[in-house]
Amino acid sequence: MKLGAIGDDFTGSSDLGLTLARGGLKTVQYVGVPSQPAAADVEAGIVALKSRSLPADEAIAQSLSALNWLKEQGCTQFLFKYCSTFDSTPDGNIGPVTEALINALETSDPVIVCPAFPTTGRTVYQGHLFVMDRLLSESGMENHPLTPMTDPDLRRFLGLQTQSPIGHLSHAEITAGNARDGLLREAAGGRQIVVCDAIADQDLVQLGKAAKDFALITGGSGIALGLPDVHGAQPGDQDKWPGVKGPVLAISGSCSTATRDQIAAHKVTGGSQCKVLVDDILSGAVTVETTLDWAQGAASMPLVYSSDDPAAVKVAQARFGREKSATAIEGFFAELARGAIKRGFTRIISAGGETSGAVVEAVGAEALRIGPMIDPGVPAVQVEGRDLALALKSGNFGAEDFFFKAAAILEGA
Ligand SMILES: Nc1ncnc2c1ncn2[C@@H]1O[C@H](COP(=O)(O)OP(=O)(O)O)[C@@H](O)[C@H]1O
Ligand SMILES: O=C(O)[C@@H](O)C(=O)COP(=O)(O)O
Repeated sequence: MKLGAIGDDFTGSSDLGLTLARGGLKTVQYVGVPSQPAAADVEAGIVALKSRSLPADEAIAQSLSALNWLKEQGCTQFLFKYCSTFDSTPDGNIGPVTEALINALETSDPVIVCPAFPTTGRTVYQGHLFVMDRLLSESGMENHPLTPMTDPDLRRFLGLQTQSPIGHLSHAEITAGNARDGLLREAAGGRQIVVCDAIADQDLVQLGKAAKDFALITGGSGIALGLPDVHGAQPGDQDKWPGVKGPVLAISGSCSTATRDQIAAHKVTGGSQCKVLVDDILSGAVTVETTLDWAQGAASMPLVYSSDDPAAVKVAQARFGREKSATAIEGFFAELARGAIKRGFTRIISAGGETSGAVVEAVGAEALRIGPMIDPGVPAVQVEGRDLALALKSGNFGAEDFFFKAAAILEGA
């Protein structure tokens, strides 16, 4: 294995898997730290964790354990993948995990911090993160149920999470061909962790080249665009995707704007829907079994969702607590996915990073094979060795027709 990646969530890790696989690296996404060595032909391994919203010390412990396993597989370069909207809080976990990885690798190389993913509208300019034409803090991410993002200045926000000073590499330096020199200058000046501008794919490719022999890179999936080339791979055909036939169930715990639009579109195009409320889950008024009965009898593709607008989410959180609401919903969806598989569902579409993490852990997947792209950042994946296909969608990704399109691609269309 050449490249070892640590993903802080499952959707983000499959997003990264798509970028690496399309770049020609034989890539496998592992669910948690594997207990076995990787197969000999794997060139890029992604250890997907559900560490984004854990207390920082737990996120660090899991990330270091992933790092150790990847080192044992012979990796020479490591990538810490987080969200293109930099989902984190003033306490972490991007800063603390990055610092822990630097210490464990005993590296003094510059470390890129770059969440840019221009294909999906995430760009970094003058150290600030934009989503399309909005600053991060005005993009809807300021209302995220777990990691509300209210500061678009990555240097300032990351500075709250780290002990070390934060550097900056400007877009002007990248386009002038000075990315590597600029990174080395920042590190030599005591700013080893460097927020990098990037507004187009080409900038990300330049950053990948500039960091070709640096031990650690961090970023969104976009930062991996240049890495297959650095590691000697050629973009090529991915393995053929046969798809998995059989019943499909869609689940959504994502309250992001894009997901809520997709839910509306699913309804307009004839999808069957069942909304579950936090109160009903906690009181037992809604159960996994009755929901699955409904799904099996649904006239069209069934979608079970808790997704709601920011005002309704605030009401639920004020009543039950942020953590308790999230845990109740994630637990419900985890059981729903497990129960669905027992009842013969073979395709599961899950919207939301935390939600998908709960679903993937519940279905007992150990490794995921990366299939074709459904929408930018979202591949179809197949659970290794099983007739089970999944689509793990980041809340913010996907076109309006995502749910029906995903169902078709999962079955090989
Ligand atoms: N109606 C709701 N009220 C409160 N919290 C909710 C509600 N619906 C979902 N959540 C929680 O919000 C979080 C959404 O995060 P996530 O699944 O990562 O979606 P996204 O990818 O859009 O960020 C999850 O923890 C989920 O359980
Ligand atoms: O980089 C991204 O935006 C995604 O890969 C990702 O990490 C998404 O996270 P969720 O929105 O929590 O799914």
